Amino acid sequence: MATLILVRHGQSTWNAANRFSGWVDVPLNHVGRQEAMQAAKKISSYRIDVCFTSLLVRAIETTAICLTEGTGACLDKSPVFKHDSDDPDWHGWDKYEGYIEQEIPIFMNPALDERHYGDLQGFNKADMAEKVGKNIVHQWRRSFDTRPPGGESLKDTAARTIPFFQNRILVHLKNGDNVLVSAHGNSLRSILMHLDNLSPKEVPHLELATGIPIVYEIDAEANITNKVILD
Ligand SMILES: O=C(O)[C@H](O)COP(=O)(O)O
Repeated sequence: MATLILVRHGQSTWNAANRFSGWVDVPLNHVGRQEAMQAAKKISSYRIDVCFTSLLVRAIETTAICLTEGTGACLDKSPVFKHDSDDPDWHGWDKYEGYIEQEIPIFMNPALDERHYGDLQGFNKADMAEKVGKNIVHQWRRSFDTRPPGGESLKDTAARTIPFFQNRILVHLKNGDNVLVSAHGNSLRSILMHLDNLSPKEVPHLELATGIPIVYEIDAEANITNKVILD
């Protein structure tokens, strides 16, 4: 039995300003750091063995806060940040060769980055809805296969997150390791769509709040036996 915890990063400066972020590396704001601290408390009873995050600082910082601001199971271990590849045979310049008994490796991989929002990045979402219409903006933000101009659809995002989940994360879960994944609204929506078997018609209704952990219990055959949202 293993536990998978998914958490969307805390509120960023551009979440607060209602601007499309995508791959722009905006940081957490004060509210986001508080949300991450609350998430840390909510998951503090779980032993975390390994973490995965994106290359974006809002998710990296959320991971760090989740591991260091809790009260319990992780405090005797050092978090160790490592660049990562989704190739299981990768022998890069930064391969993790640490001591898992005393450390919690945090693998940072671009496969978990937010969906690229293309030409929309930086624009205010409400202004864009006024300009092109609410329905179009909703399609860009929530449909499965519509690409925002110059950017990725959720389907495109899933094409990198799901192989990464299967190749890099699932092996740990099958091994009985508890895994924390801190990532983004849409990179996590694509993973939840896969885990919860949501159809392209259902996924537009899936919304993820910032800083709220979603906990899956997973058996040795990788079947989900329980899911709880710690809101
Ligand atoms: O990239 C962004 O702007 C946010 O992380 C997610 O935005 P969305 O809710 O508009 O998809």
